[in-house]
Amino acid sequence: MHHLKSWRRYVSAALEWSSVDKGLILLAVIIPIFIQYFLWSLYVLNRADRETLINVNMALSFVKIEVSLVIISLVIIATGLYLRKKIPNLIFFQHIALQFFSLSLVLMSYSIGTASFCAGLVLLGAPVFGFILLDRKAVWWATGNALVALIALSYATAYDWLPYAPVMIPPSNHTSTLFWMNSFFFFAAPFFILIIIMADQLLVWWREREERIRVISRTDALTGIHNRMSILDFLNHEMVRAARLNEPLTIALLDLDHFKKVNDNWGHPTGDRVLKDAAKVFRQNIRNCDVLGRYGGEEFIIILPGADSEEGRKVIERCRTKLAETDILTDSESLIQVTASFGMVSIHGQWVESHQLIQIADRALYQAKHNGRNRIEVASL
Ligand SMILES: Nc1nc2c(ncn2[C@@H]2O[C@H](COP(=O)(O)OP(=O)(O)OP(=O)(O)O)[C@@H](O)[C@H]2O)c(=O)[nH]1
Repeated sequence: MHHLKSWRRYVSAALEWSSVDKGLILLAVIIPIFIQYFLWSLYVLNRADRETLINVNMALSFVKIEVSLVIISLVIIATGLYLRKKIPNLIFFQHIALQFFSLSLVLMSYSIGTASFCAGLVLLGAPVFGFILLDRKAVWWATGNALVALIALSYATAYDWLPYAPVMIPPSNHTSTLFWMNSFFFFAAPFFILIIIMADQLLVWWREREERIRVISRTDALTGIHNRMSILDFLNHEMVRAARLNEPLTIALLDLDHFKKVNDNWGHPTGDRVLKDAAKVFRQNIRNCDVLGRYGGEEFIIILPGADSEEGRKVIERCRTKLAETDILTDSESLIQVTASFGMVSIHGQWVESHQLIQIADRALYQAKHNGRNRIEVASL
């Protein structure tokens, strides 16, 4: 499992690679395919019945082509290794690597038949994979060119301008049919396995990343609780639910008292610690189904679904007293206490918009500040 995860991280890290490095991956993929074809040619050329399976002269020509393609790949790789230091984001290199990749695959497909299962697999698999990993424009160009080349070759063979599957002798008996079927599977298998595994791993990683981004976009970076957007979403959701089920709902808007002084006296890092510790105290003194969010700088919202005014007040009172009792360590190692003022409002059966409910709570909060701070004021609708 651990291996799989680190492998996945390695694969998906390729998404962040530079343009030249991505081009180099393509060459790293195509060279084993050439070698595979080369080994297959050696094998079949050494078979006693080779005359019944392949067109030997053509096969030898294609081996020469393969060797030339490997040499060209090595030249492109050398260029890539040079460019990756100088101009790592050169898209043009990806264009070259992709054109070479797709056109050499078309050539190899042609040798054993353009209308084959292998050609179809490559034509479908390679662009899908390419779009995830590589520059879109370069993939469109390479796919377009490969498609045009493949169609042109197919029609050229159909009109007898070129031989169809020049390396292949059409199977005429059981042995040759089996040989060609096995050969097709042999050519298709690595590509198929690579594409399936890479696509699966990339999608898993993608989903994980999406989930991480979703959580980050809804979390307040400092305190780790819901941020403003998330808490407002919750409030809307809970208000609709409370209205539908005819349940009570209580919210409290709270603001730390004289927080500016904390910053001024002890510094911003201590101010940040106070915010974090206050969030922790509130979190520990509400139920699991209650929601706490940071509404603004030193302003928080607590949503208590299902709680009426009396019950809500008990919970909020507990938050208030626990915060006031909490010792918070400053940067100069002394202990301080902070308090907060709360504006609370409950609904049960009435319908108001969420921003109106917040406004009502805010007025009560203002009242709490006005009446001496470190207290709760309850607003009525
Ligand atoms: N350390 C820190 N301070 C913040 C953060 N967000 C807002 N503040 C500070 O919070 C302070 C809020 O001050 P005021 O709105 O004047 O209120 P107060 O000093 O708490 O006074 P009252 O609300 O009237 O009790 C400002 O000094 C802001 O700079 C934060 O993320 N970290």
